[in-house]
Amino acid sequence: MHSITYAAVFTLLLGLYITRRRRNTTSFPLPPGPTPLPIIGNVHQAPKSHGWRQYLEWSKRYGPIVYLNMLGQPVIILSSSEVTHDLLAKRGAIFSDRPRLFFQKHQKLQTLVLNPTPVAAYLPFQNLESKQLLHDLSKDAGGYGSDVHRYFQKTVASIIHTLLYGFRIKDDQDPVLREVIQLNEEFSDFVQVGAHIVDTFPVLNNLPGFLAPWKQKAESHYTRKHALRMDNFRRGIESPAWNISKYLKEVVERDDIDMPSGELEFELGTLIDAALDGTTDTLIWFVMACITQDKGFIAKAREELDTVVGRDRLPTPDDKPNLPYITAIFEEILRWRPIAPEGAPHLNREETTYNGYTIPAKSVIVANVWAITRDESLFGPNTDDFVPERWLEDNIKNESGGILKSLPVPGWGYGRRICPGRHFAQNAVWLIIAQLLWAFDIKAGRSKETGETMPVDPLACTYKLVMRALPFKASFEPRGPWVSNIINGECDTYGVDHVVMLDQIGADLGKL
Ligand code: HEM
Repeated sequence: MHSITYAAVFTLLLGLYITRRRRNTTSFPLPPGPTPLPIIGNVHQAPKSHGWRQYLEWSKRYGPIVYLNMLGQPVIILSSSEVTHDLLAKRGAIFSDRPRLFFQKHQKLQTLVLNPTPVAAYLPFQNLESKQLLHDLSKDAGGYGSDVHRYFQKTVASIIHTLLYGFRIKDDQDPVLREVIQLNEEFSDFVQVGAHIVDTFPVLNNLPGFLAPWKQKAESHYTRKHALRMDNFRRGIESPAWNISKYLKEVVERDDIDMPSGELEFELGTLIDAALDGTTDTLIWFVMACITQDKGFIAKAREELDTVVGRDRLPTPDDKPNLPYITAIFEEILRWRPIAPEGAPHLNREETTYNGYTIPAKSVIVANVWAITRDESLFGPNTDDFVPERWLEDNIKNESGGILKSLPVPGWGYGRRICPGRHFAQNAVWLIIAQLLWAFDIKAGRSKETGETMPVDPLACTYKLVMRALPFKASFEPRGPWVSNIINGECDTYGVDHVVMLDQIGADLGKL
């Protein structure tokens, strides 16, 4: 960084330090946390990567509410389901702001297309793409296996681009998909708490561009994002098929919603970005669980599938009520590897008190989802292990074999900011894992040179907005000839007219 910037930052730090010292006069203390140094606070102790692991340690030492001072910026880490729910959900009105992210009125439009009733209409198309995934994997990812990330990314991307804009993504090198992926990577870097000094000191945004390199980066990011979103939206509007772009444009015009041109395009792009990574990475963690955590859960899932579905057809969404063990696997994936182990940062509008502590206004609030999902008092013993049974009531069986427990699911976030795409994602991920378990033996890939199984580390992951498994190879071998018959017979879906399917979705939504 330029020395003038250092000088500006130092002066600001000093000012903020003095102001904050003066301001902290309330009767309740701040929550406990690691001992800060003057001026820089806890910056020197802040983890450089995989923060949730350190946050878990702090929660064990200091309790469920931990306070950090990051160069004057208060950061509150919440590490139990109860306190996180109390603050982010029950007091959602003051705890749902987010640093420099997202908009509020868009929630109304999101509800129209993402609530359980509309998302049920998308199931036939999600089923089509799930079948195509089976076809792609059986063609390319058997034997020694293949890096599976790209297959799942393409499947999820195709589901959301078709529904939002009317076009399928048939190739993982599709330029639209490549650009979304690249932009998502960049965005993920931007929004790391503390990644840019301007997050801590928004006043630095007033510096001229040559002293503020983040500005140029952000502008170029925005320009590319804008171009992609405008172009996708145009394709949606010009498409012959029903799609969510057309539908929401009509709603905005019909209901006279105050949404300047460009905002709807941006909103739809936000859905694409949010949907792609979360859904893809959850599916990849499922594959990881199959490869590294199988102590019998796959056999149990097969038993359920063979009893309920049989071998003459694929599982469908209608089977869900009769496949509780598959649902337990789905819940366990979100718990075992929540894609946002530090949640997404929230910001509280006003100072408040909770359990005898002061939570200063404008604190960055981190839901320590990793610690919550490891809580043995909620989820039973050995929370680092993948155990779908923890979601099923002991000894209580209905005709379909089990009853699901109602346990907290922090993997979707909290309060007003809870993931609006969760019903959409639940349907898609559930169906894909049911069909994958029905169809394939899922194993670690093997080296082509030695034939040896390649080691896969279930903890190796990236540290960004989304927790992503490092690339690994997996092999998908059909379980038997009955699987290959069905995949060859009905899973090459590119001959299906998706325009007809989309128009049917439009007609179904019209009846609501
Ligand atoms: C398994 C898949 C998914 C997971 C695990 C997931 C998880 C999350 C999480 C943890 C958040 C942050 C919540 C918070 O701030 O407390 C979030 C936000 C969001 N998600 Fe998802 N998500 C998934 C799929 C989707 C899908 C399919 C869509 C859209 C179709 C979507 C749309 C969004 C949006 C728009 C937000 C931002 C909400 C806001 O800030 O107001 N997500 N998601």
